[in-house]
Amino acid sequence: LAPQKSTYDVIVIGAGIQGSFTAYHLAQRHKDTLLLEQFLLPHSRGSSHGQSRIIRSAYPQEYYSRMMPDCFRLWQQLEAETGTTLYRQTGLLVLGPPGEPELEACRRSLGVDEVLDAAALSRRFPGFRLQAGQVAVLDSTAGVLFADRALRAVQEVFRRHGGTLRDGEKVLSIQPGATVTVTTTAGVYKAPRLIITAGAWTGAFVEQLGLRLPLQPLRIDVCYWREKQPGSAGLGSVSPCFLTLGLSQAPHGIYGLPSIEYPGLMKVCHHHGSPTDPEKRDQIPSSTPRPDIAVLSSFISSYLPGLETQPAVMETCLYTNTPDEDFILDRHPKFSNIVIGAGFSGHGFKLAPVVGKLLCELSLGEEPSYNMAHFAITRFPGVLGAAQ
Ligand SMILES: Cc1cc2nc3c(=O)[nH]c(=O)nc-3n(C[C@H](O)[C@H](O)[C@H](O)COP(=O)(O)OP(=O)(O)OC[C@H]3O[C@@H](n4cnc5c(N)ncnc54)[C@H](O)[C@@H]3O)c2cc1C
Ligand SMILES: O=C(O)[C@@H]1CCCC=N1
Repeated sequence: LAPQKSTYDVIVIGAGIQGSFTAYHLAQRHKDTLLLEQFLLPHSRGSSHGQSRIIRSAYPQEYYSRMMPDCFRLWQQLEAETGTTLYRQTGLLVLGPPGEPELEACRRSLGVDEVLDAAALSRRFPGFRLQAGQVAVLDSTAGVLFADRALRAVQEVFRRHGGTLRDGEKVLSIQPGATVTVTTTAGVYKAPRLIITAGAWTGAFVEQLGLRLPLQPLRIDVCYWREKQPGSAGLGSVSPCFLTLGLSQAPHGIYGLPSIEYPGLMKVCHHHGSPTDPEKRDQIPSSTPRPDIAVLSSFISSYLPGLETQPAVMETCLYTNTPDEDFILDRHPKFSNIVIGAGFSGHGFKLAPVVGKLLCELSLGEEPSYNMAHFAITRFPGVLGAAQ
């Protein structure tokens, strides 16, 4: 037997959508890349599983909306490379009170938008109701990404470009240095560059590198609601995605996608959850109150009267939130050959092609394609509190 290869140009830890896109860009640039994943793939223990995610250009923060043309282009490129459909255009409605600062910023982020009042909205999209005085801003280029399929596709192209993906292999420790040594449950690997994209595990994981990142894993209820009249919210009818901004009954926001993955069931979720440890995600007593479900039921009876008000299916996912809900995309403050991508705060999937490109550029010591000020580790005080 040939001895197992142990030296690479770059090692990436975590094969969710962010680590997989990072590895894809590195392999396309002819870097000999090892992508390590603790679980056997595919798995549903992290943040990238499930069949659907929203992609939209409407963003309150212009530093994300500016990335969206590049994201759409790179998603299309991946579709072409794999001959797979990964995106379905459905449009997206941003619902809220007119004048609400984030809603107005979303309007500005769209070159061309359309604003519908309550009457115009229910004429155009009969499933939706607004409260008096509220509006809906239409982002017509938005839609749904087929998430599981996308993750498979990006990993397939990574491998096709010569990348090595080793799943079922958990990283146990990292030894920093000019050459970084990574010890897993199955081997020891070395590379001059390391990228950590370990999702909800990142906070605890980087403590061994003297970093205290303010990352909070949240357990998210992914809820599907039955259409009272089958077919009314599916792709066959005119049914867009939506998200809310500035509603007093749901300050964190609520979002929804048309019935795609399960016929007759529309996905409507609270953009919030309860703090958790990713290793204990499912260990919740059955008596635990579910405030998210109450918020969603009340929203559905007012805004989506064509849906039943108790969820028909519930699944689980994880967010990893930063205090400002902006990502962390940066080099380790002490070990510049270690790059960290984390804190995607429940909105990172659509942006993964650009996140991967930026992490690749940071790792190779290149000038990043976008302004990185909002993603710097040092925006949080005391991160090196436990520095070695
Ligand atoms: C319910 C829900 C809905 C969402 N909706 C949207 C949406 O509509 N639009 C959007 O853009 N975004 C959305 N998001 C956010 C998006 O899905 C996440 O931002 C994204 O999936 C994060 O990817 P990740 O690669 O950082 O994390 P993960 O997918 O969790 O990947 C991290 C990987 O690292 C691995 N790992 C951890 N530790 C180790 C170790 N020691 N050794 C080896 N491997 C390790 C983990 O097993 C995991 O596979 C949503 C998220 C959720 C949960
Ligand atoms: O990122 C997205 O588009 C979704 C919907 C709004 C809340 C979070 N995720």
